[in-house]
Amino acid sequence: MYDLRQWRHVFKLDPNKQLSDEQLELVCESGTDAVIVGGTDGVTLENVLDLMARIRRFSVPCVLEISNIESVTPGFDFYLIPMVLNSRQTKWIVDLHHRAVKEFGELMNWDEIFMEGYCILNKDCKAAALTDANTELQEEDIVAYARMAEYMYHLPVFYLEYSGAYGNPQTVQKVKHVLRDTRLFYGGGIENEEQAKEMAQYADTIVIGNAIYKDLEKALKTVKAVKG
Ligand SMILES: CC(C)=CCC/C(C)=C/CC/C(C)=C/CC/C(C)=C/CC/C(C)=C/CC/C(C)=C/CC/C(C)=C/COP(=O)(O)OP(=O)(O)O
Ligand SMILES: O=P(O)(O)OC[C@@H](O)CO
Ligand SMILES: [Mg+2]
Repeated sequence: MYDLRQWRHVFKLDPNKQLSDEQLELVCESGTDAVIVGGTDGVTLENVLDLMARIRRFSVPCVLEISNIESVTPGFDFYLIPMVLNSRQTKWIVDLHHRAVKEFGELMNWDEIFMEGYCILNKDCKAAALTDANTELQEEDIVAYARMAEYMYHLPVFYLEYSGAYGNPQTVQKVKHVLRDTRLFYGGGIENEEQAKEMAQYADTIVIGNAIYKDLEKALKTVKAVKG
């Protein structure tokens, strides 16, 4: 599905992790709405190109979530660019973006680029450590970031990121309640149908990452749980 506003379920594949051709086929043909290529560490041009070429054998939309400028390549259906709203360092909010646009602005097709306002909530995940995210947030802080994402910055996506840990469904519900046009992505710790269903009650889109590598059979069942 080429309109991210319609996404209910996506798989996120990490170019730094291994999947056999058979496993990749099951992911791409699962009925998920899109496959995102992205990760925090070990993402290189080489492993991104390799994964993109392998996913391209299937008709599923293939999207790059940019984690570093060195691994950006043409050939994806579109590009997601994270900005970490709760980072303590401007580097992860605007500085890297400024540097990249200064260098590539002329080449960029803005119709295929979508910004994601990340709020990283699992203090133990790699993305939190890398971006020096302030994860000591009350619910009202998270809700304020969501409102900022929509009403101050007009971001297409607000991303509640619990990478590696299952988050609090009530928080997801509260955040959804204050959003209107901005889509709510939830990612973190979804491993089975029940969890997928629970988070998909509130989030517009659920993102499944690590479960693909942990127990693929269970991960694949999350598609049907959400999309029927
Ligand atoms: C040539 C061509 C086609 C050009 C296209 C033009 C284009 C799109 C140019 C890009 C311009 C631009 C503005 C780029 C942005 C530059 C950049 C590096 C921004 C910073 C992004 C950022 C904040 C990264 C921080 C890390 C992060 C939030 C990553 C997202 C993925 C994530 C959270 C993964 C979860 O962690 P995971 O790796 O899964 O953890 P485990 O391994 O433990 O599971
Ligand atoms: O890997 P998991 O914990 O499923 O999280 C998915 C995604 O939000 C990671 O960026
Ligand atoms: Mg991961």
